[in-house]
Parts: sequence; structure tokens; C-alpha cells
Amino acid sequence: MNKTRLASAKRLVVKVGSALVTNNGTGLDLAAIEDWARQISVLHQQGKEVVLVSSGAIACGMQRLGWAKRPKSVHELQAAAAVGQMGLVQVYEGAFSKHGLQTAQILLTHDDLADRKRYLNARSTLTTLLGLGVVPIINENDTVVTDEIKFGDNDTLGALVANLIEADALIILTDQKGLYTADPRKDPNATLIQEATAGDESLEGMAGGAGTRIGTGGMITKVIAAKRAARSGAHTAIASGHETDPIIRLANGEPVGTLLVSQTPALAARKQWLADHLQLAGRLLLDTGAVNALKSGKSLLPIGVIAAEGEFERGAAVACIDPQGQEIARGLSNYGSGEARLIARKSTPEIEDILGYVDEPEIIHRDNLVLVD
Ligand SMILES: Nc1ncnc2c1ncn2[C@@H]1O[C@H](COP(=O)(O)OP(=O)(O)O)[C@@H](O)[C@H]1O
Ligand SMILES: N[C@@H](CCC(=O)OP(=O)(O)O)C(=O)O
Repeated sequence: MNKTRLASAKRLVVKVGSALVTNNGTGLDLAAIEDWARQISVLHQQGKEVVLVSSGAIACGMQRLGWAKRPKSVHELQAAAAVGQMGLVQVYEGAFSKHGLQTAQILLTHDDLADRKRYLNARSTLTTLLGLGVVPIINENDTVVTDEIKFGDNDTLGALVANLIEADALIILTDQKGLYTADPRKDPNATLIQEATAGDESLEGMAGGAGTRIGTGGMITKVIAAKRAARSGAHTAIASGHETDPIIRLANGEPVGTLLVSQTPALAARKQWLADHLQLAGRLLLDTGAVNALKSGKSLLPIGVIAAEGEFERGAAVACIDPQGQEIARGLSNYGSGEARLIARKSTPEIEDILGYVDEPEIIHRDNLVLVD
């Protein structure tokens, strides 16, 4: 295994599954949670940024409500998740505070990340939290969704978060040592795969569903999550949460469990995604200075925008037009058309005076911008 792959990861998403967070299906494994908090605090000291995606709300809620058996009704599962999420974040807050780390609760749905405006909002909140040294703890917003509760799929959420914040690595901790050639609970001859390419179709045939009634997605959702995470350039590790220090060891480049390697360089992957997904909602007319800035890889600042055409919202895809009327780039606007018209030609420090707030100093960040040939 290439030792440097995960060792060079600066920004990591760690996903801990239901099979691991809970003590036999009801209640939380407090010792395990304390241990992950300790490991993540070590990564923090090494200057790495970590987002934790944690399941466990339903299991914790069941315990709090005194339910011995997992309910079948989706509404009862949602109620249990709502009660249990309180306990879950309480435990995480306590565990991280022992290491002087602040935590933040973020509840997301897949739809939030499919909607461009909410995608940008979630992205800026998360990156701001990381900049502040806070550990965001993410779970599915079970109150407003049903499919994910039925399929128990926080693996996909982990991958979407990795895409969202352009993480370098996604670490999925579960109750098996990694991905085996077949479900080891059913096939005693199954062997551990140490390294493969994320997105390799043959892996999907090896991965089965959940092995217990606690976890729900199984290995197949992890393999698909690795494929998704790879699209934005993140490598995925699937490892056992019962090993000693799996998070620290993986983040320091040690081979633990299965590594599913992304073949795409991170920025190229994101730009490809942008190029494929942009349906233009408006146009920003740029001056020559802004055109040159964009061509040399910089972000678009309001000062270089002469006018905004069309009606669009924050997060919309817009074309950037040069003084000759040619489209030179396209990207996601941090401001809606009304705001863009107000701040056009203004310097960044003036934005707050004009709007009363600053979403971002640039109208389009260079990471959200693709040049058109
Ligand atoms: N090829 C495979 N390799 C390893 N585990 C597998 C495989 N196929 C299915 N599984 C099952 O997937 C389970 C892990 O998924 P799941 O129970 O959903 O955990 P989590 O709650 O951590 O997401 C394992 O316990 C195992 O029984
Ligand atoms: N969001 C729910 C369950 C999600 C879930 O079980 O996902 P997974 O850990 O991938 O099996 C919870 O916190 O209980």
C-alpha cells in the first residue's frame, strides 16, 4: 500500500456506523465514543481537520424511551431518532470537551446537498467551523426523511459530506475488519481486501447487506460511498472500530482494513463535476481585470463585475462574460442576482455596508469556477 496516500490527508471525514456506536442495539457505547474523541483530538494536534458523521440516534432514543425492540413504524423510528440525537450529541460534547475541543451538531438530508443553495450554505458553515477548530458532528436529519431510516444509510451521507468539503479521505469505521471477498458472517473462506480502486464494479458483487439487525446499510453502501467519495478525489478506508487507534493509524498512513483508492486528483474531479452539472441561470459581465484574474486561476471579486443579468439565487450557476461578449468561465455564485447587482463594481470591504452582511468575500470562489475553452 502506498503509505503516503492517507498520510497526506489534511481534511478527513470519519463515519462511525450504528453497528459500532451502539451497545447491542440499544444505548450508546460510551467507551468507544470517548476513544474516537481522543483519536480525533490527536489528529487535531497534528493540524488535521476532521468531520465526524455518526449514527446512533435511534439506538440512543430507544434506550431513552425504554423500548427494547426496534420499532417497525417509520414514524416511531423518527421519534426515537429525535429523542436520541439529544443524547448522542451530549455524549460527543462531553467526550470532546475533555480534550479541549468544541463540537457542533449538523443534521443534513441528501436533498440538502442536491440543492445548490443549501449545498453552498452547508459548505460554508462546515468550512467555517473547521476554520474555528470545531469538530462538526453530522447525522441524517431523520425527522424529515424516511428512506434513509429504512435503509440506514449514513455511509452515503459520509461520502456526500466528503464531496461537500472536498475531504482528502473518508474513513468508515464498522464492525468488520474491512471489505471481504464475501460477507464473513456467511462465508468462512472470505478474505480481506487490502487495497482496490474505488468504483471497481467487481467490489459491488462482493459486498452484501447488513450482517446484524442494528446496522442497516451493510457493506454495499460503503463500497458505493467509496465510489462517490472518489469523484471529488477522496480515498476511502473501511476498517474496524474495534482495532487499536484505527483513526490515528489510518490518518498517519498505516494500512488498516481496506483502502479504496480514488484515481482522480481532487480539484480536477470537482471541476469536472461543475462542468457536467451547470445549468446556467444568469450572466455576470466582467471587466478586463477580472477576466485576467480568472484566467490566472483567481476567484471572481465583486469589483470586477460590471453587471449581473438574469434572475438567480445564491448557489446558482452563472456564466462569466468578457467585455467582447464571450463566455470565459462558469461557476456557482455566492450571491443572488439582486445582491450581485448591488455589490457589482464595489470592493470587498464595502459588501457589508451595502448588504448588511457578507456571505463570502468573492462572488465566485475559484474552487467553484471552471474556465471555458
Ligand atoms: N463483503 C463483505 N465484507 C465485510 N462485511 C460484509 C460484507 N458483505 C456484507 N457485510 C456485512 O456488513 C456489515 C457492516 O454493515 P452494517 O451492519 O450496516 O454496519 P454499520 O452500521 O457500521 O454501517 C458487517 O457486519 C457484515 O456482516
Ligand atoms: N441516522 C440513523 C441511522 C443511520 C444508520 O443506521 O446508518 P448506518 O450506520 O450506515 O447503518 C441514526 O442515527 O440512528
